[in-house]
Amino acid sequence: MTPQDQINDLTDRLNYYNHQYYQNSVSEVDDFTFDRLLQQLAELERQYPEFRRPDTPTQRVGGTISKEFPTVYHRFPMLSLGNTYSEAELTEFDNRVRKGLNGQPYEYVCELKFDGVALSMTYENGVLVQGATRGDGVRGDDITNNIRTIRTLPLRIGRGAGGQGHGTDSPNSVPPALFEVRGEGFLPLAEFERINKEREDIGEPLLANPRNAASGTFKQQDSAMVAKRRLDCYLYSFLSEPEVFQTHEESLIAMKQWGFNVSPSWRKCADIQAVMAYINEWETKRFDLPLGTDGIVIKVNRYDQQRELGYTAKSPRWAIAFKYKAMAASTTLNSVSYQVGRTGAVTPVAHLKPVLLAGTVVKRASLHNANEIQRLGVMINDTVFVEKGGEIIPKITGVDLSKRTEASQPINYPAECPACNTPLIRKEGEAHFYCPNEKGCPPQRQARFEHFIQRRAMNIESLGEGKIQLLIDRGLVQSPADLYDLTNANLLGLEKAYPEREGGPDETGKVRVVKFGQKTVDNILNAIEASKGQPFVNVLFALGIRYVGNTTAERLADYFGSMDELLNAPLDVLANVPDVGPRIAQSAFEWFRDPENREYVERLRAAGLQFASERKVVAQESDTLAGKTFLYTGTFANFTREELEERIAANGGKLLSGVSKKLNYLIIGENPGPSKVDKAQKLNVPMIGEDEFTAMLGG
Ligand SMILES: NC(=O)c1ccc[n+]([C@@H]2O[C@H](COP(=O)([O-])OP(=O)(O)OC[C@H]3O[C@@H](n4cnc5c(N)ncnc54)[C@H](O)[C@@H]3O)[C@@H](O)[C@H]2O)c1
Ligand SMILES: [Zn+2]
Repeated sequence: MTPQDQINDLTDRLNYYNHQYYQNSVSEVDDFTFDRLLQQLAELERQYPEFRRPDTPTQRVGGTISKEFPTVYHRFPMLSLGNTYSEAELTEFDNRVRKGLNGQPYEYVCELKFDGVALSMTYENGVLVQGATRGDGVRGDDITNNIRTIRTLPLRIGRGAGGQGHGTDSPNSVPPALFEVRGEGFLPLAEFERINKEREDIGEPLLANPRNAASGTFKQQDSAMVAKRRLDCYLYSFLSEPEVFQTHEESLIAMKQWGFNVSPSWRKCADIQAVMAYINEWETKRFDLPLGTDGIVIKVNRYDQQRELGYTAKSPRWAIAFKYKAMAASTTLNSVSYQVGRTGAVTPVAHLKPVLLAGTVVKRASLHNANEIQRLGVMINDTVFVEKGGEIIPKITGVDLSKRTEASQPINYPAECPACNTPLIRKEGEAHFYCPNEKGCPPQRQARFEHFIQRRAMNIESLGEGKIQLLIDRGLVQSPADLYDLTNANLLGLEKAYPEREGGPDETGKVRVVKFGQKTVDNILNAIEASKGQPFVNVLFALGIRYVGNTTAERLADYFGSMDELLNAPLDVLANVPDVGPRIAQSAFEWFRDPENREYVERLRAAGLQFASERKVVAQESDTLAGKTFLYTGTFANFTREELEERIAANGGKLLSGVSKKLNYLIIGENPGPSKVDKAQKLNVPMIGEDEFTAMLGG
């Protein structure tokens, strides 16, 4: 390849990766590879400037804006950061700073580099008025409604008199009337795990990593969906005109005082040695944090010095990111075991010779599915590389072929379910093999119970932690419906010792005793009785229909209102329910056609579970809105959402759950959801404001 071809090739590839990363929240290569290729391109462009393309990724911030959200222009450009993976380059950075500042003394502030999405928030008179993505650095997407779902982000901060109760003697005790704060929006690791557990539970593909999950979530159209994923944000920058601080340090302290979520992990460092110490200190400590981090950001502290050093087209010259290489270790793959989930999906788990990685002993790693095993070409007894990135469970990233010996044995992916010996099947277009023996396969049955008793379903959690297993083992329950036949006599005195599940039979010899005394039995029976009061939507979720998670259950319950309506719903009607696509519709349709499932449903009905949504009873005011359908979006000056819904119902109108041809009016509030507005425009649904709605009521 000629240098020009190389430049073209790298430019195209990197632009493609950027597109996937920023628009689709997908990493096609790891960050280290991406950064190395980018560096290669920069080097080639330096040697052959004549071949540099105008669309080169070396000169621009990688993201763009999208059509789905209104565009906003940033008051101050949102740039990227130069990055390095080596201490030598960090020293070069320090030399450039020293030179640039002509011998003035300077200090750094070090912060963790949080791995999420850059966000910019504008406050006017103490009120959050706008939240935006970085976009291409000049323009971003207005995602105010989504950003408002971040609970730690103040929607309003105290200004002036009394304020937040901090000292009034400081000149910065009151924030300016107009300012912008920037930070990193992220999905806490625990939340990421929770979402994935839920997705696994209903058979949805798992989210790849917390950063991409955060990025995808911030781009969702429906803020109610966004609110369900508890995003968070750490603030690390304050901007105003004129400036109110002299140093970055001051801004961090003041932001904290004003109620912003500033991570306490930052530190002022007198020189580059202190910076190195900070870097070394956090190299493993960062894994104890509740969120993913991928490095350290080093910033010159004084604002006047920052200005003096200035910017390149893409990043400030006064700051740099030091990125940690993913923590890797090599060890032996001892064996692979296969876990069967609730939906029958079989997941291979690698059992490793224990190895120390990022401060913890790693014995297990995720292998995802059969494709992954094939892609890695990994064999039993191979020496493998294990990495810990933004996820909690480490993963195998490669095989050290130089260490392969005759002892290496191919991994024979089982043809039959490891738990019940039913031949496994693979569904079209899916990476997992499944055990189709839904009803008889022990781990599937157990998981079905665990699904049924969870808080968001029937909330019988006093049966958790192995107690269910005991009931199943004793033959007391086969299906969750059997729970409703249990009596005191069945349960009292049950006892069994179990080997610790986590360690598995090949590891710890620990034993746990499950024992049912009178108090336990009372708790269980009371919780079973109380579960009969769980709302219909919980019952629907508890059924465990594939792909029907909480949100889908809500949509179905909203739309059909009762089990009977749903039981007999034709496929096309199901597919028309807002947010229920053909795949979910098909799954639900088939589920309700299965005679055994119908019998199960009937047993639950007989047990007295809630089979219809409780419609809130509102006193009828008039029938002015009779025969008309409504949907609203945004926030309103004179109504809360509940009040609006009540007014509609009380005056004979009907609330729909999504924009469709059946919708007569979309009521538009402040910050409406762009997708609803778009769809209403396409379908020619009339849009009315709050005042028009009030007028319709005759008020
Ligand atoms: N794997 C891929 O396919 C792929 C594709 C594109 C980009 N990337 C990765 O993304 C990087 C480029 O992204 P980028 O331009 O956002 O640069 P960056 O993520 O390396 O650095 C800039 C960003 O760091 C974030 N940040 C976190 N903590 C911060 C703090 N304390 N102070 C200031 N900023 C902080 C901000 O969001 C800021 O926008 C690449 O270097 C690569 O690692 C990967
Ligand atoms: Zn099975």
